[in-house]
Amino acid sequence: MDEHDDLSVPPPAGPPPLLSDEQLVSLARQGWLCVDLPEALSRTLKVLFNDSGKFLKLTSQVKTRLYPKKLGTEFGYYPVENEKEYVTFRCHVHGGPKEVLGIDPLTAASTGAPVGAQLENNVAWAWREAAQYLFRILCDISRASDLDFSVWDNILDGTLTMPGGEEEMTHTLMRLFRYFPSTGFAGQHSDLGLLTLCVASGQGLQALDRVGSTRDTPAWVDAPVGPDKAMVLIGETLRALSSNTVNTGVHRVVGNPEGRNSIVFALRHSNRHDIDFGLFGGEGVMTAQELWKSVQVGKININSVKELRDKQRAKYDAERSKGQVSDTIINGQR
Ligand SMILES: O=C(O)CCC(=O)C(=O)O
Ligand SMILES: [Fe+2]
Repeated sequence: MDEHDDLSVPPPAGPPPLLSDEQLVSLARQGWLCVDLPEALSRTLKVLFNDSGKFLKLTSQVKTRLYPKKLGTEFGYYPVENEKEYVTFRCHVHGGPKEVLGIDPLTAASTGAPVGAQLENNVAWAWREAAQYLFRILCDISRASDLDFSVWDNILDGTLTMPGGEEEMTHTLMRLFRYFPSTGFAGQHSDLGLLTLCVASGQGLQALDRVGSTRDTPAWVDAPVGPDKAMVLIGETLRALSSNTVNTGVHRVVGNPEGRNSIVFALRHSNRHDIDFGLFGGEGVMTAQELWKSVQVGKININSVKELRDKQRAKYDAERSKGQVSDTIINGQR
């Protein structure tokens, strides 16, 4: 075999590296990373902030009629009195991707299409671009761990574009938030999925600095603001897949006197295939549903109304006093 044979070996398929080694180490250790977004994604998010602002200014009746609430907090328009309101997209509602996808967000704004269709078109665009961005980070992580990119194939099946309807839906979601001035907040938690991308119009999101915190004094780092910047957070599922070699990004939202809008894209594992931990250097196989249940154990849904959060907290407190739940897991979302 001569040298040329080596060069003829095709490079592994998959996207080119995105993060530097230093960024990757920081993401794995802290569980979060502040990033500058690519221009195309940032342009789409800018239009989506505008759409989201317009949508959220509609009356509650109209918002509920366009996107009725289902599955607790996991689908449609959900107001939390005195705190925030948000709409969660997990699939197309007003016409499938064939009818609305394919118009770039700036063009969509000039079509005069109904609010729902325009909003959904742009959510679908942002979904695809945000998913590609997070996929590149997952590929960086697998590259750094000497794993093949194909480990993500089944886990991401059906998650990288917004599904056409409820029958194709996975747990992956895009959420458009409005936090009310001063009183809008989210309690300390870590997210459930693989990776979350958080982009905001104003300050409020903070991540726990695991390096700078002491046991008694947590140190918080402010997430960047604007459509060209984001905070990427590691969720419980990625931590589980990594056999705890990466940390989750613990975060919270604190009140901002002006209020704030945010766009959150949570990339979560597909529900279409079993999860083989062996592919990730771990052991065992779980059904997608078993994995989903296991990452939720002991979690409080920080986005539900206060009464439900209090009820969940009381239930866990009671279980903990009976020794049924460990202290460490009572600290999170959903
Ligand atoms: O609004 C944000 O920036 C983050 C919200 C959040 O942490 C969540 O919904 O899980
Ligand atoms: Fe979160």
